[in-house]
Amino acid sequence: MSTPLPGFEDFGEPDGAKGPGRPVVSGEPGGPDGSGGAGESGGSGGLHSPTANRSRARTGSRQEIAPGAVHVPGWLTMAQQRELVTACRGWARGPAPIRHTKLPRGGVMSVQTVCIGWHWQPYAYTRTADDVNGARVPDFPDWMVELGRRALVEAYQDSAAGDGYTPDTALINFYDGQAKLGMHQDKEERSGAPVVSLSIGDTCVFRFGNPETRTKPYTDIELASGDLFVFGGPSRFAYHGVPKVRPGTGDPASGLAGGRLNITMRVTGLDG
Ligand SMILES: O=C(O)CCC(=O)C(=O)O
Ligand SMILES: [Fe+2]
Repeated sequence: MSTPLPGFEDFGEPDGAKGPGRPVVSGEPGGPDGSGGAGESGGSGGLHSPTANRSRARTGSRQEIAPGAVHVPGWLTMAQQRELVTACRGWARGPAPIRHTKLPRGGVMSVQTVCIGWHWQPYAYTRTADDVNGARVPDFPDWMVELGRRALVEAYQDSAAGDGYTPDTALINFYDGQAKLGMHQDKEERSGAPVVSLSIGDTCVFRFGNPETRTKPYTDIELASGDLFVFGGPSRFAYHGVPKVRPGTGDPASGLAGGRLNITMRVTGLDG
């Protein structure tokens, strides 16, 4: 099955940017697009710049939502957001294309998902996308490991917080204006390492609860384009969900003309 599912074409592509061979936003050797060209990422706020996220305008409003769960508004630069969108578009095309995940009881998720490193399907990780087309998922890139480490340093305001953190999977979710994600735990991982979440495009309401129940107490916050959210420690297995996306709130300068992109990096704790 390799036919793109309905909605894939709407993965926020600006008009006129569709189709293979269009120019990528930026690139450098080993970069997210693998194109090897010179680009804006080099030292000017791109994904490879270890200093890119220092002194961000909105990071002053960093907030602990629950113990170990931290929201850092505006952490990603616009250049980083564009690079991530470019990388995610590439992964969304395949080898296992982005799709609406089928649930065991016959339902279909409104969110579209593509994975790197390991493929997630309810409720297991595999190296091949067995519920899509059987293709092996792309490797988890080193630059994203580095980004994950920097995210932990920022969220926990601790220069050692990223030491030893080696995420090996990311779920890349695309939400159109109607998509929602019900309250759930990220619990297929056999590791208590934090989850690093990055949001691009339309703002959403993100509901962050507690590890015991999918109901109250929970806190609703807004995740906007460029925001970082980390949940680890006592909040690692807290229930969370996305009850609402606010269409039209994103800035097309992010590279997403519409919809919301969310990337969650995780440590699976799996071998092989
Ligand atoms: O889209 C989000 O902000 C959260 C995504 C999420 O919870 C998940 O992929 O498990
Ligand atoms: Fe989740």
